[in-house]
Amino acid sequence: SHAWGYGSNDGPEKWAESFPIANGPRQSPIDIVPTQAQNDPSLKQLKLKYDPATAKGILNNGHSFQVDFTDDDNSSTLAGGPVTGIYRLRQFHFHWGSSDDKGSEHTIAGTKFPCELHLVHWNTKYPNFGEAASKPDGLAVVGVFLKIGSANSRLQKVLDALDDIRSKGRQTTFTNFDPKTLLPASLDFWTYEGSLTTPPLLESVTWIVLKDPISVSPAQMAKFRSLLFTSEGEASSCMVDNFRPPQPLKGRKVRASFK
Ligand SMILES: COc1cccc(N2C=Cc3cc(S(N)(=O)=O)sc3S2(=O)=O)c1
Ligand SMILES: [Zn+2]
Repeated sequence: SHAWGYGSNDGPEKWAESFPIANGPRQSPIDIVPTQAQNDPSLKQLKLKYDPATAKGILNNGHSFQVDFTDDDNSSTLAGGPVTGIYRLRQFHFHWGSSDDKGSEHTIAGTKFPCELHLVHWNTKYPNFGEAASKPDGLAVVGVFLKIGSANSRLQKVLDALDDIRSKGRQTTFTNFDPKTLLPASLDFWTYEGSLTTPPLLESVTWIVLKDPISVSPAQMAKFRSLLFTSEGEASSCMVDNFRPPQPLKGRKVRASFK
């Protein structure tokens, strides 16, 4: 079976055994080196339009937790930036560490953040998410770093739902939430062609990593770490360190939307 995780026996160093694309030419995440990113004036402004009514539910999938959105129309979309056409929001989720010195997947000149938010969108030129997920221009994921600071009241609404989804497979309704409230003031970004950062590691993602972080408090980080990788009835394993380390750039260019 393709059972994978983040432990020593099933973690990122072992994924290539079941998912050989793990050693592919456009894997994610990467270390972003700002001084080596090229400003590209042709990059358009990022256009994010989210309708809170499209928020549907929140799920512990055993690797992270995700907030799922209804994606049967263009109510919540991404356009502009490095992409052509319209991409629909499918879900957002996070990656985090067991301590505040690690947790993000992308790093900035080697700096790790305690947490990273991913907003997953799919290209509406394809009939559905599943089809899009296997195409080179099928997905666009916006990455946002979380930095230790004051408590983030918008994030708290998501964290308050975690008590109901502590174990793998648990889900509950989660509606009337605007993911735009989780974004920093500036939408300046770096962009590069990459992949899903977990199996199936499909090389179908245009990555859009925001330069500015949002804040998270130590108590809020503890809330992330209260989740479990395991199902009810199994021996409990805390959901922490669910991040893949940076992967080789293999000649890719990282572009910046800002000077
Ligand atoms: C048919 O392809 C499918 C079908 C169902 C779900 C997924 N996914 C799996 C992993 C994964 C990892 C993401 S990350 N960390 O790079 O943002 S986004 C994402 S997913 O697209 O939800 C792919
Ligand atoms: Zn992710």
